[in-house]
Amino acid sequence: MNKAAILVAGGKGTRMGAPISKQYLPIGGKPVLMHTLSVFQEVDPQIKLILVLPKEDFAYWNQLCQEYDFQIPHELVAGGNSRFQSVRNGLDSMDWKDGLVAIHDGVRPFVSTEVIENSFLEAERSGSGIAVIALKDSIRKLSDDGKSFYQERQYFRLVQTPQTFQLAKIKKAFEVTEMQQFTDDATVYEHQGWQVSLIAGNPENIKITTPEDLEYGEFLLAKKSGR
Ligand SMILES: Nc1ccn([C@@H]2O[C@H](COP(=O)(O)OP(=O)(O)OP(=O)(O)O)[C@@H](O)[C@H]2O)c(=O)n1
Ligand SMILES: C[C@](O)(CO)[C@H](O)COP(=O)(O)O
Repeated sequence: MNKAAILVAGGKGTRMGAPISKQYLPIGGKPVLMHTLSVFQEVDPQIKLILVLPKEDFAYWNQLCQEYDFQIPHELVAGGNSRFQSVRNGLDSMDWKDGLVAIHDGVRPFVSTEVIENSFLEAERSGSGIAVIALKDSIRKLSDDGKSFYQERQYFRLVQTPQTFQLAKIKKAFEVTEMQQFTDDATVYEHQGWQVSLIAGNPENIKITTPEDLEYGEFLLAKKSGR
């Protein structure tokens, strides 16, 4: 079955507060996005890689690829004004009739190869494979009047990416008008009335968001490379 990955990196990284967008910042001396593309290639060099970037960053990215002699083949697609729009642009760029597509945040460079493989397997079997992890802390629900309430944490999961789908179904799901509840791709799929299937994510698969995440990322990379 044909496999593709859409790596969304069309955001501005405002919470990072850095002079350049977080997807280009170095971890272990190499831009975040190059780590992410490398993990997918490691899983299977046949996976078609689609990288969604702000259009105005294309020249900068090409320059980085030259500077780092980055050779992994990938296609560039222009991002949109929201994550939803960026994913949709990635999907619209694909003319395949069927196959599987993993949608992944470009700023999650520490996803494991096992999680990617399992998400493809589950999507092939059931339509979708969404990476999630269990909570370690207790959680409380807040009400508008300032109260808080106990929640049974065994019924909750933290949602990561990849979120992998049968292409025809996720393309159909993204024909919908964008809604506020679409904070990820699973909610767009589910809006069609289809049940999503969860798979175990990996705890290191953090979304690089704030400066502390870069420090933790350096630690994770050193651990991964046995330093
Ligand atoms: N218009 C957008 C907004 C976000 N993303 C991508 O979606 C992923 C998750 O979003 P987030 O971590 O919120 O990234 P930013 O929007 O860049 O961060 P911030 O909210 O701090 O500006 C990132 O890989 C980001 O680049 C995207 O492709 N297009
Ligand atoms: C898709 C996501 O990473 C799943 O946890 C998350 O919803 C992205 O949220 P953000 O608001 O774009 O950071």
